[in-house]
Amino acid sequence: MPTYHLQNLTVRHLGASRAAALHAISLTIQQGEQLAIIGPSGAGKTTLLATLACAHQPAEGSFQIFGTDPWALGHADRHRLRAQLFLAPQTPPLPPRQRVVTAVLAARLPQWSLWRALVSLVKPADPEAAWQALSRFNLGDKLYSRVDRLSGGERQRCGLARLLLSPAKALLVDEPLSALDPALSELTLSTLRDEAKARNATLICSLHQVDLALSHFPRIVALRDGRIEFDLPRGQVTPDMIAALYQGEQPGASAPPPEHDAMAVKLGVGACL
Ligand SMILES: Nc1ncnc2c1ncn2[C@@H]1O[C@H](COP(=O)(O)OP(=O)(O)OP(=O)(O)O)[C@@H](O)[C@H]1O
Repeated sequence: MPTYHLQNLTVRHLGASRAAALHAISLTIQQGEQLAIIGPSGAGKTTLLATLACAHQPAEGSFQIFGTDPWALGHADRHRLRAQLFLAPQTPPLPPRQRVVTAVLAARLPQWSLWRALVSLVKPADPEAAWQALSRFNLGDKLYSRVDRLSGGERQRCGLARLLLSPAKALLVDEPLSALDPALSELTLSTLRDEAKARNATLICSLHQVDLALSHFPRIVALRDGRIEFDLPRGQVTPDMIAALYQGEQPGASAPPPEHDAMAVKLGVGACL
């Protein structure tokens, strides 16, 4: 049974316009598959991941997770289904004054009794597990740091360490590399892929770095203007397809950071503003 089966799915955001952010999306994703979602800014990548995490109710079309329509379930059953899905947003919502160890262990809250969860707020229940998860993202030394003292990239990896501790069967990761340098980007994608493979979880990851999407993921789903432009094995994706996808945009690449002088000029311009 596939993890996801979507047919002609249309999703609208709440708001005055109610314009569709996703139009007639059809996708079947098997358990254990690893795929990247690419596309220009505003294409609908975040909306698709949030829909797959049951955060948006589709307006039209058919939607099944593990063979079940989540929106036909009652609230409690849908909540149980959501516990099998883990959405790692681009900016993880971590309580600012919390210590990293507590924030990471929060991934286990759905499995814990209320009493155990409360005790863990005072005395973390399994700091070793949190440390191991953080270490896989090169962040073990921040175990007892406060979340609001982390850099953007460290916060992002802290959110991903949470994912390692969740028991989810579908891992939905939104632009995990936006605050990371090239070496950490490689480490992060390899860690996510190894983890998904080890537990046969489905991994769906949105990326602006097209080169990393192609080098790490066997299947590429390209979105533009809320529609699927192509859905292909990476070997069939051509440079012309990528150029057409990002026509009028600058495709993301894991380019090295600018030279020191160029950076100084940019900082200078920023300071004037
Ligand atoms: N909360 C919201 N309310 C109304 N419209 C929204 C909302 N969030 C996103 N949109 C719109 O939905 C469309 C898809 O946005 P989405 O964030 O899914 O794109 P994206 O591909 O993830 O973009 P980016 O790469 O810039 O993160 C855009 O037109 C956006 O303006």
